[in-house]
Amino acid sequence: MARESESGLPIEPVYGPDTLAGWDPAEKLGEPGSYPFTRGVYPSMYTGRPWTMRQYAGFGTAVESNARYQQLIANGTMGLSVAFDLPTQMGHDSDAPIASGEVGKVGVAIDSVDDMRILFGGIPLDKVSTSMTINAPAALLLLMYQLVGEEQGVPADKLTGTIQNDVLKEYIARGTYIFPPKPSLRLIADIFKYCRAEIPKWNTISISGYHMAEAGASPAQEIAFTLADGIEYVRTAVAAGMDVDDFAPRLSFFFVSRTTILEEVAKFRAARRIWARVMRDEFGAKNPKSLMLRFHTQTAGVQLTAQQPEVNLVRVAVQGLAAVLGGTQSLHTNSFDEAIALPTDKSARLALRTQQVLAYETDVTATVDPFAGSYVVERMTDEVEAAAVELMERVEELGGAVSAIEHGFQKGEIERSAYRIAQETDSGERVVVGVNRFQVETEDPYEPLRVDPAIEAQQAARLATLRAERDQPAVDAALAELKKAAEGEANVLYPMKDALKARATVGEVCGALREVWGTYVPTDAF
Ligand SMILES: C[C@H](C(=O)O)C(=O)SCCNC(=O)CCNC(=O)[C@H](O)C(C)(C)COP(=O)(O)OP(=O)(O)OC[C@H]1O[C@@H](n2cnc3c(N)ncnc32)[C@H](O)[C@@H]1OP(=O)(O)O
Repeated sequence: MARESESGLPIEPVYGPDTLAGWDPAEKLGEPGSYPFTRGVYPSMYTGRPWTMRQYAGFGTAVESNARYQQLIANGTMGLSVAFDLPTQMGHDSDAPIASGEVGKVGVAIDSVDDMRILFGGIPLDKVSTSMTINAPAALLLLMYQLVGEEQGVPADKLTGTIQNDVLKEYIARGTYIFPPKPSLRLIADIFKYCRAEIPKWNTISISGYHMAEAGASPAQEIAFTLADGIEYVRTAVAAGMDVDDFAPRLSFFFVSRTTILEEVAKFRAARRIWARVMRDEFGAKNPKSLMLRFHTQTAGVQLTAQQPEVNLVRVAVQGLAAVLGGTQSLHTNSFDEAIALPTDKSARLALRTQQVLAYETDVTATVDPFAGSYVVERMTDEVEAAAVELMERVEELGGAVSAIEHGFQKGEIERSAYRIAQETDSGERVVVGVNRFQVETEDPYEPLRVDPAIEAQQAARLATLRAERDQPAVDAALAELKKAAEGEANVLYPMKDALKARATVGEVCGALREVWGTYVPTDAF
């Protein structure tokens, strides 16, 4: 009997040569590193260079987070990935009343360039690539990174990294939006233009399906809604006067990796194929780099369990393997204790070691796209692709990603899928080891890492000093210039950089933009 995949597609007990009757490898696969990039974006893939091991980290103040980055680098991490706390992500200072209780909790607290300097102290910015999970205030954090680079004597064209900068999925699944869609998209176009001119090696956006998957999206939904968001960003930049090949090579993506290896590999391959086709046929991109879907992967946090947490080590290894077999460019493997608390030093190291085992002790990196030609994986790649394309067409029928968001379409579809998963788990039809089967009577005690609540007062004191020391008229003038640009059509990043250099805070800069652009109120709010 056929089993259902996570996308609700049938998985037959046996596949054979008939499965691929009429299937044309030249059309469906091509060569690795060539259109339609099913087999991966680089001809040599991991035989030429391993993926970037990039562990997402950050908590407390810049001092604690810097220590964690130094430790990850010493342990062999290949790129940094910064987690910011919620006040920073929402554009508030640590001393704002709304920030109370959240400072430094889910990431590092950054209020000004003074904090950013500490965060990257002793880390040469021309030697490391840095991802920053920041969305509505992405421009601010990017500019502060550039300012720290300048202080280190690193020219902007040597900086490499990624800002998440994907506001559309914030409306759909993640929630850290500030401004309404129209000014948010204008800001994103300003970022694309600024990076093209000033920081050409920067990946300007990480168009993310991860959070939709965490909210319950199926693999087909995850790639469909993410690629539909990607299409909206491309349309925005083209409408803002950019040539598609001037910005598309620096678009990047971010997906989840679940324990269902076969379907995940199919999903990654299908996503590459759809994106290459859309960019070539719909947008007329000519540069092969514009057609390449490059992506980061994080193992599925939602599949981790608080019960018998060591079992998560096994899940993460399986999920990481799926990402590697699917050709990821960059990978974060979760720590086994992440369902409970922030990772400890030891659990963060074990997570990185999991990637190192995959890279250096297995043979899956010895050959490109090992599943190519597999009856089941090729069939699933076609089927996930078809299911995703159908969903993308429904988004188009609703007028594109923003309009579909306003209709509540993506959220509604994801919620239906989440409900199905919850029902299957409750009924025991979906086995979750240690939760609805194979439980133990008593769980081992576990001492989680906790963030010191005193850091909120420390950050507030730092802000008071900063406000007392800085040249306030210069800050006021720079913020006024920023508002003028936001009201008109000039690129806001140039006056924003001046304001941040004058030590304006994250809350002040975002506050100035809020005054001009307003804030987003979701259509389904009550
Ligand atoms: C859940 C949580 C939350 O909600 O808070 C989150 O969001 S965490 C979210 C965390 N997000 C992230 O960490 C996102 C990370 N994203 C990225 O790092 C990027 O966007 C990425 C996916 C494009 C990966 O970039 P990367 O620099 O690591 O890797 P690349 O693939 O670009 O490789 C680096 C350079 O090596 C070259 N290169 C790589 N492999 C090969 C190969 N086999 N042959 C030849 N060249 C190669 C590339 O062309 C590139 O150079 P050149 O550039 O010169 O071509």
